[in-house]
Amino acid sequence: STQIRIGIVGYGNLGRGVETAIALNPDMELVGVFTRRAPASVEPVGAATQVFPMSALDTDRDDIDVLILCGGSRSDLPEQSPAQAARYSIVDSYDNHARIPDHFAAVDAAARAAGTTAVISTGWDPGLFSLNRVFGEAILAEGSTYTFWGRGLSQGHSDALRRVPGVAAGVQYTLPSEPSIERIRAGATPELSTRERHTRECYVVLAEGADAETVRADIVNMPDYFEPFDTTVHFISEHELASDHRGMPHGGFVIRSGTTSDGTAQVIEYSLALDSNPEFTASVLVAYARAAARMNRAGDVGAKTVYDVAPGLLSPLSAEELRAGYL
Ligand SMILES: NC(=O)C1=CN([C@@H]2O[C@H](COP(=O)(O)OP(=O)(O)OC[C@H]3O[C@@H](n4cnc5c(N)ncnc54)[C@H](OP(=O)(O)O)[C@@H]3O)[C@@H](O)[C@H]2O)C=CC1
Ligand SMILES: N[C@@H](C[C@H]1CC(C(=O)O)=NO1)C(=O)O
Repeated sequence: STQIRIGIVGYGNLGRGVETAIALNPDMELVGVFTRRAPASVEPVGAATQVFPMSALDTDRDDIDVLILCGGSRSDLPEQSPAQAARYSIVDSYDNHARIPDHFAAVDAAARAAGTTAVISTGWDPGLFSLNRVFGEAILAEGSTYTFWGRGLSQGHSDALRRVPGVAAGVQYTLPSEPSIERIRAGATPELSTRERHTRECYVVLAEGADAETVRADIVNMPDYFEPFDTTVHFISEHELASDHRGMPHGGFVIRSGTTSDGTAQVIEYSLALDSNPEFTASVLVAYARAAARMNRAGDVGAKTVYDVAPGLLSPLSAEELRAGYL
């Protein structure tokens, strides 16, 4: 098959987004969804989408070029990414920034031993915003870089709070500090602590019999995800969650503000405005799955981040077509 054959591991917001994104890419073919739940309990969006148990991946299938891992970064991907990279080329969106080096090492060991290619921590942050932070600092050596997210729904933080014992369901919104953004847009380059850049608001449905104050403490003190931020937790009903918190919009921007000589100001800005965080992130994962398949065919194995992937490999066009039509 000349198409790139994709398996989706984990069928949540991101898994559904990947299923939809694959249908928009004619060079891609969806082999199926692989879930830890009973397949019969998982209702795919696409009528033709097949759902398999994880055990269907245990034999080294030769009908899958890349697995796109759509589990949660808090506790699924640390186990699933190294395990699957031992058999298949993979792409994941692992986004616990503090632990990306550890994740890279674990996946790299598995991928090198198996001769697979594993692009980790892609999406938009980490991912496209990471690339733009590096572009900004590589090009404007003198300057300041800022990243702002939201106001919007962080899937990583929403997944993380859903893993807390006593949480039946919930979502997390990230709010940027508007005063900080105004100062920066006015040309200031303030030193801002993590706490001064964003606050986090959680909306949680408490599980039957759980203690609200214990759940609140477990969330706000969660290392990496919530502890470094001023975080508030609101307890709401299942009905309120279903009616008031359905959308998953998000967005943000990376700005590099610097000078190339005295008084010569230069500003680079990259921004996203997303109706659907999962559908956008899924679209990034699908493009990086194309690159992973090509890199593996070329014998370029091991773990990769977005810094290691040539941008042209993301495009369905050939290098010649890109040279002729896009430079
Ligand atoms: N780098 C980036 O820019 C971004 C990264 N992300 C990452 O994507 C990750 C996944 O996000 P998201 O898809 O929203 O997480 P979900 O909570 O929707 O899904 C996570 C996993 O939970 C399981 N699951 C889903 N629905 C149910 C259910 N109803 N009952 C039981 N289990 C369920 C699925 O596994 P299974 O099918 O095996 O049960 C699924 O893979 C986030 O943790 C985040 O880290 C997200 C956005 C951007
Ligand atoms: N990884 C994030 C994508 C962006 C959003 C974000 C945040 O709101 O803290 N950080 O990075 C997500 O899971 O949505």
